[in-house]
Amino acid sequence: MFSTAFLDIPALQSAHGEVQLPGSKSISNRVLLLAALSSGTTTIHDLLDSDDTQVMLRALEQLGCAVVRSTDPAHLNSYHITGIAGQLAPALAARSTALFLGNAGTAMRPLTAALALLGGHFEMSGVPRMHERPIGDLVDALRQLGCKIDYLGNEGFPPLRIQPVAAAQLQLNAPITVRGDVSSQFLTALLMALPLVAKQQDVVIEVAGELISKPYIHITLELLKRFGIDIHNEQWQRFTVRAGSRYQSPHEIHVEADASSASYFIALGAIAASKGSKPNAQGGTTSVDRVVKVMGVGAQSIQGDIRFVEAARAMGAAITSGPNWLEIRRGTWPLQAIDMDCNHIPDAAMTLAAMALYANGTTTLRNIASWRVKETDRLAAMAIELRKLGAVVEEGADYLTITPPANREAWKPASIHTYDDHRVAMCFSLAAFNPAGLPVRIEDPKCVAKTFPGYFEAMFSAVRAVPGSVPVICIDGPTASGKGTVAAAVAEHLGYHLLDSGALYRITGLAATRAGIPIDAEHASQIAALIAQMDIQFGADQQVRLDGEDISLAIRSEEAGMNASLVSALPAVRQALVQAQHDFRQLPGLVADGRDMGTVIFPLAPLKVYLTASAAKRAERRHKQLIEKGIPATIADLRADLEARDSRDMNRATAPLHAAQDAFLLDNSEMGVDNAVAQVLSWWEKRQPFGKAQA
Ligand SMILES: Nc1ncnc2c1ncn2[C@@H]1O[C@H](COP(=O)(O)OP(=O)(O)OP(=O)(O)O)[C@@H](O)[C@H]1O
Ligand SMILES: Nc1ccn([C@H]2C[C@H](O)[C@@H](COP(=O)(O)O)O2)c(=O)n1
Repeated sequence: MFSTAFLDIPALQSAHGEVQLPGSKSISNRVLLLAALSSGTTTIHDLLDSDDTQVMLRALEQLGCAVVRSTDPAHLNSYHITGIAGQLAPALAARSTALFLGNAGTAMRPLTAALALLGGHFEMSGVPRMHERPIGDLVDALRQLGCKIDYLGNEGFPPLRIQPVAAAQLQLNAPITVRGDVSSQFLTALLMALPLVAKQQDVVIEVAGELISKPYIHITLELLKRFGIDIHNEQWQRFTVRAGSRYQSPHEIHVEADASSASYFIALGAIAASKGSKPNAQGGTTSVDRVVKVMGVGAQSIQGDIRFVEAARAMGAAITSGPNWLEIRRGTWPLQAIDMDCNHIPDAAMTLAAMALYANGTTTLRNIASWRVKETDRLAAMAIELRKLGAVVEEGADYLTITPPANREAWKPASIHTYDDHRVAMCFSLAAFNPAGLPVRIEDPKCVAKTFPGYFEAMFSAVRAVPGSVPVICIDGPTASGKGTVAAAVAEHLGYHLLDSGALYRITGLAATRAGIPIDAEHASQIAALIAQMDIQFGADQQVRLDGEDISLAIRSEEAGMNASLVSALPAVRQALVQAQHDFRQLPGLVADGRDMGTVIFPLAPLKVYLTASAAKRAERRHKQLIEKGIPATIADLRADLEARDSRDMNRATAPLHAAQDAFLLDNSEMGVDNAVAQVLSWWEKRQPFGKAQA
């Protein structure tokens, strides 16, 4: 997951590949609660691993459920939940329990109903935004039954206090009325909780107003059925929970992949996928069909948002599907503008707003008032952020019209504020396909953790950037100048990949020495041939493996540095390592440190820095570094070694160390690491178009 302050997505061109989606949030949290209320153990496979499911899991543990995560590396998203059989343990019922539910509406609403009927003392709270999300209609419905629920802050909103009521005092004879036109989660909450008290008699719920988001109720009813509870549905207006209802664990259940998450990849396929070509054996090219394949959910899904497929088709996407997969190709292009009632796909409809940026006219999305009470006011948020990109947007009380930027020049480079809303972040990543070739900045990218922590990684695995658009920051300089330290910090700040090119020469030197090959010009081709056979793996924290062996320490000795310097003077070796270095240039970007990053390997890099420090300072720093690792050394010896290394690296015939003409010089002799990093980041930021566009 990208936990950086922002993520810059370079201009993207095409998409092609297979994406495994995470489990559905709606199904995950419903199944968790139903398993918790059942007796016995339910094994849940493919549970979504996200913020919202984590808060639910924590809450269930607090309620006395046993929660065990599978330790099988192939099934880490399988959980064994042992339920409470519809009853709180007496000790728990007697004390007050505080539950923190983050911003998870799918936890707050159903738990409120279940806890109000289970008979304990609870305080339920969440993040500030959760305390702005209405819950009054659910509380009103529960109070009709006689439940004791108080508001601890604003009337109609969490936080809440729940107190126990004796079962005999619950008024179950008259139908309970709940509003259905604000959020279907209130009805879902009642449907999931009322079987707790529908023991001797039927309990009836009547819906006041037109029920929105019926597909979510469909999911609830389907899952209740899997847990042994059959509810009579009369025209989506009256629901009867039958007497004698009892939660029965299905023992094993699989969570479908998230249909709302699929919408971003369906859009990706519709916007980006196209015919491509690849070289053939005859020396010509063969045309290839570029498709995006989404695994884990198919057109027969029980999730309402699967109907996004119809909406995307209406806009021009070419989609085929199987039992648990969807395949998307670009169909009509530009996309077709639509005028659509989106009441049935409230979450996925946000993706249509992003697709509208690529349509041939004005798209109108209607009946989306529910957007206003989600993680943020999504109607306002989408309008503001779409305008930043150059779209013309009209924001109504319950609709949005979007007219794409008039032409290539009308697109603007935008820094997208994401309002701690995962869907805003994921939708706007699609703007990176803009015809102007502009990058898009997504602020606070970790907000996707709510439903899809690996979203950007999944996206980057399926897309191709506009050639040359994946940015590279080159940091070259003499030994021990701080290149590696600064490069790693800059990469971490930006969420970029890191290339320690010196390590490649160090590994080559070590491999040659171990193979008994002398490091000299005569044996250059033998060493170059060795490179082709080396299996190198870079891990976290500078870990390096050669043919499976951890050589992280072995390549950091001064001797290994000297051998690296010797081997790097051989042109055949340098040539043999070029492709390996180019391969590091991957989305979303790269920070590369070495001697010839800016001069030879990435000569067109948008930022080059030549980092240096006096020989005395460098020897001092290297000395400290070695002593800390327990490696004995003297400053005088180290200084002599590094000056010898500098001299060889600067004076060799091929790719000698020198500053690229267009490099910024940074002498950090009298500068701490933080200031050096800040300076590089400031140069980088000045190269970005975002601030200028919004100033
Ligand atoms: N500005 C600085 N102030 C103080 N110490 C620093 C500074 N920059 C780097 N260092 C320290 O100097 C040592 C050498 O830095 P680093 O390993 O990053 O250099 P390098 O240029 O990558 O070296 P090499 O070329 O040998 O790989 C490290 O211990 C690092 O923490
Ligand atoms: N791009 C590069 C990187 C490194 N080398 C050589 C020269 C160095 O002395 C040696 C070890 O590098 P270090 O790990 O100390 O950065 O590798 C090079 O020629 N070109």
